[in-house]
Amino acid sequence: MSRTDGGSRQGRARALAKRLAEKPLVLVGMMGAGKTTVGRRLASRLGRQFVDSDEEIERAAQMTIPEIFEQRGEAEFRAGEMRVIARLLKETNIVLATGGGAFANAETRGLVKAEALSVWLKADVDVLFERVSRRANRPLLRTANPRATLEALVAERYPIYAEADVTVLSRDVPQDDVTGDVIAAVLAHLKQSQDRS
Ligand SMILES: Nc1ncnc2c1ncn2[C@@H]1O[C@H](COP(=O)(O)OP(=O)(O)O)[C@@H](O)[C@H]1O
Ligand SMILES: O=C(O)C1=C[C@@H](OP(=O)(O)O)[C@@H](O)[C@H](O)C1
Ligand SMILES: [Mg+2]
Repeated sequence: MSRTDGGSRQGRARALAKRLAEKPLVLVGMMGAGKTTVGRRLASRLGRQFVDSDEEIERAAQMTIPEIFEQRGEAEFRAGEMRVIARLLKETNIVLATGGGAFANAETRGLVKAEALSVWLKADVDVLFERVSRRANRPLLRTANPRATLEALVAERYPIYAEADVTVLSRDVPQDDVTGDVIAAVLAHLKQSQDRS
């Protein structure tokens, strides 16, 4: 990468960090969209703390996500997810990667919309399926036909994810490029909203 590229890349990250001011940045979207991995890179580029609601839930419960689903059920997981996200959103200088079902939950979505700037990392089913197939850590996909389950969740959730402030395509390119796309898209969104006001 040339020095100019590096400079403008850093410049954009700095400009965004400044414009975001006191708002948490929250990533939403399907399992495999890259919320956790891109979120971590994003936080580092913006000089923010990275938090992941799944990691926080696992830490608080002293159990893995599959264990929580097995032993306590999805409803209890969702209630815990909402409480954890409400707590995490009290911190403003963060990038928060949510679990895929968080924004689909009306109460949690309400919290995110009220307190944060939300980014939907959107990806094709083929891309999602390839990525989630690498690990067996997603209890909702432990079905006879995980691809069909993923497709059904996509159909159900995409209209809801579309309520996020910004949508970014999580393309099949290096994660750093997707991270750059998020920075550019959020910056454009903030500039637009400022121009309108
Ligand atoms: N742009 C990308 N290109 C290739 N693989 C990716 C990309 N983004 C994420 N991944 C991979 O996809 C998998 C799921 O990513 P993850 O960040 O856990 O998604 P999420 O948190 O949205 O479920 C991980 O193995 C990650 O390394
Ligand atoms: O889509 C979902 O309902 C879920 C997504 C997972 O997080 P990722 O989206 O980070 O995989 C995790 O919260 C749990 O397995 C449920
Ligand atoms: Mg994740």
